[in-house]
This record gives sequence, structure tokens and C-alpha cells, in this order.
Amino acid sequence: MDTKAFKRSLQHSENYNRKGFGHQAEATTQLQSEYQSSLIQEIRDRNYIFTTGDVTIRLAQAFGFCWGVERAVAMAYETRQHFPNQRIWITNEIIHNPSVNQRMQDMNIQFIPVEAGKKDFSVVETGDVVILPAFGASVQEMQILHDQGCQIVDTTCPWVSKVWNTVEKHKKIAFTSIIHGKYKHEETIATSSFAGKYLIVLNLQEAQYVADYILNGGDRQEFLQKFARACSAGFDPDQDLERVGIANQTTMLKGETEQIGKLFERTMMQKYGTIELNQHFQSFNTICDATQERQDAMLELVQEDLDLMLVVGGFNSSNTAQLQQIAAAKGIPSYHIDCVERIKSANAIEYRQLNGQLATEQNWLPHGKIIVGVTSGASTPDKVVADIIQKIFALKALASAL
Ligand SMILES: C/C(=C\COP(=O)(O)OP(=O)(O)O)CO
Ligand code: SF4
Repeated sequence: MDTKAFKRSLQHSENYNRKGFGHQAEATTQLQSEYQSSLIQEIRDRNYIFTTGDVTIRLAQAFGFCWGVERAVAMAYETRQHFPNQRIWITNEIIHNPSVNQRMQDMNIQFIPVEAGKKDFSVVETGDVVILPAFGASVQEMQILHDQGCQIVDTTCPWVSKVWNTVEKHKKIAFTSIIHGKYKHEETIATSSFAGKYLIVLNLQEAQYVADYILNGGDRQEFLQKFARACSAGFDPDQDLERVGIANQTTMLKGETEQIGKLFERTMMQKYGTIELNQHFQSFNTICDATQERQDAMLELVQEDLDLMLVVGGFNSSNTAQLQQIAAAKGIPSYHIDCVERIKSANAIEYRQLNGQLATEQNWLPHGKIIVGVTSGASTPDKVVADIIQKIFALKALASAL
């Protein structure tokens, strides 16, 4: 399928909107009142440090809602306002934050139902409005919705569309796209639908396995089994790894993406020589600015003398998980939580471990004076962070009063 031509024709269709409906000012005001916090603003104004009683909070210099998230959520609000009486659907969570998705449902924006792991688009009728989330949607989903004659409101972040353009460039020159990403993640599902041949690697370890295969060959069956859900149909590791282009999900770990790019560059140089390199390797870093800024701020924050770290964001939020990874790598006691309710008491906190499992830590809040590092992912409203900080203040005030 010529995905580029399809996108072009979709964008010219009168049933397609990616610019909003002229209610931006109202949507922005609504977003501010629902998601921002005066406490967080005050901490920002005080150079990201705030002390109350025994607790000093050190906020990362960049955290919380990114530009793409604000834009997507504002567009969803605008859509509801513009179509007050129409049925509105969304193809996935708009972003990975439970409180924001709950708001979508409260506004009667419905998720497309999923039956036995497959989305059931038959519920969508001609004339319904369908929002595509900030992660975008696969080209096949866009086609179904377009054919069904519904009004598409596309909130895909332009940084995500940039990744699609990158894999389309690979396709045009018959390169295989190696995508550093998570094959189950909505953004990577969408990205791979615009690619020709592709292979998705989760981390440096998987990339190394592929690089070794390129140089030395290996067990073809094992390769195909390992990447069964992470490659294009009919992928042949013996044919399809001769010319590779690197792209990445926008929210991966910046350092790891760079290492993966360099690894494949070295590998292709070793196999084909420096002069031939351009015929076999292309790389273009598609990690977005917001992800990089939040990770850089986190790398700075973990240099401080912190007693513990709280990383706030949805449990399915990839960029939040990367922030947690940075804290964990530094060996700081650190807890990824999605809402204040995870703090059960001064003695117990429920949090997401790096492997995705929930765990509870006892006696997590140290006695006496403490410095708490705080950051949040690109999909986390400031209000959620403020509630958590207030809870820590309250627990520590109570402890020191006893
Ligand atoms: C929409 C989006 C990022 C916003 O944060 P999210 O937490 O919603 O998404 P992700 O980190 O990719 O799991 C995709 O780049
Ligand atoms: S994290 Fe980056 S790519 Fe994702 S929505 Fe935000 S700005 Fe866009």
C-alpha cells in the first residue's frame, strides 16, 4: 500500500481535521483549571526547590505535560465542544494517564470496544466522530474509519508523524526499518504500519543479537521465534538485514537509542566497509525533544543528594518508565506511582517495578529531615503530582507531631 499517498488523500478529505475547531482558547482554559496546580507553579517559581517542615522537595527542571500531550488533550475537549450531540469515539487511550482518560469517558467520548484482542469498528456509524490519539493510529485503522464515512479528528503528535515519515523513507529506498521500541505500544504499532520491511528491537541486548546475526549468521528459526511479534510479515533475517535504517519510538531511553544506532553503524561498517556504508545503513534519531528534556533533567536531578525519588505517571506510560529506569540505575530508592492513592501510609507505598509488576514497600518514608526528588512523565497532569507532594507533607507533619 502507498501509505504516503493514502495519508495525502485523507488529509485533503473534508471528513478529516487535524487543526482543531477554533475553540482553542476555551480548551486551554479548561485544561489549566482541570490539570494545573498552584503548588507546582510555586515550586517552579522557587527554582524547583520547596521546603515545608522536615520535607524538601526537589523537582526536576523539566517534567509533566509535553506540548504534544497538551495539544492532543485540548483537541479532544474542542471536539466535544464542537460536536455537542454527536457520538464521539477514540481508537485508544488519548495518552497514557488514567485520570485524563477518565475525563474523556466523563465527557462521553467512548473507546472503540475490543473483542478477543481485536478492535470492533462495526460500532462506528457514518457521521460519527472518531478521535485518533496522540500516538496516532495504524494506516489500516485510518482506512477503515475513512471508508466508514466518519469524521476523523487526528490528534497525532507531529513528532510521532516524523517517525512515520522516517520509516516511509526507508521503504522508498528498500531499506528495512529497525525500530527501537515496544512492539505492543500504540505508537510503534502505528509506526510499523507505515513501514515496509521492519524489525522491532526492545533494547540494546536485542539489538546486539540482531547485529551478531548480521555479522555471523545464526539460528534462523530461533531468530524468527524471538521476533515473531516484532517483525513484518514474511521477514527473512538472511535477506532483509542487508540494508537497514534506524528509527525509534519517540519515548525510548535516549542513551540506549544512541548506542543502538552506533552498534548498527559499526556492524554494517564491519560487514560492508566504510565506503559502502551509506548503501547499507541510515540513522535518524526520532526521540522527541520533550522526552530528551525530561530525561536530561532527571539525569541532573539524580546527581543530587536525595533520600528518595517519586516518579509520577501512568503505569503504561513508556516515557515515565524510562525516568524510573534512570533513578533505578543510580541506586536511589525510587517509586513509580500513578496517583496519590498508591501512598497507603508513611509505612506502605504501592508502586510499579521496572518489570511492570506491582509491589509494596514498607517503611518507605524515612524519619527526620528528608530530601525527595520528584518528576513526572509527559502525560501526567501537575495536579496529580501536587496531590502526592501534599500527601507527603501531611504524613511527615503527622509523624513529627507524634
Ligand atoms: C503520546 C506520547 C507520549 C506522551 O506520554 P504517554 O505516557 O502518553 O505515552 P508513552 O510515553 O509513549 O507511553 C507518544 O509520544
Ligand atoms: S512525548 Fe514527544 S512525541 Fe510524545 S506527545 Fe509528547 S512531544 Fe509528542
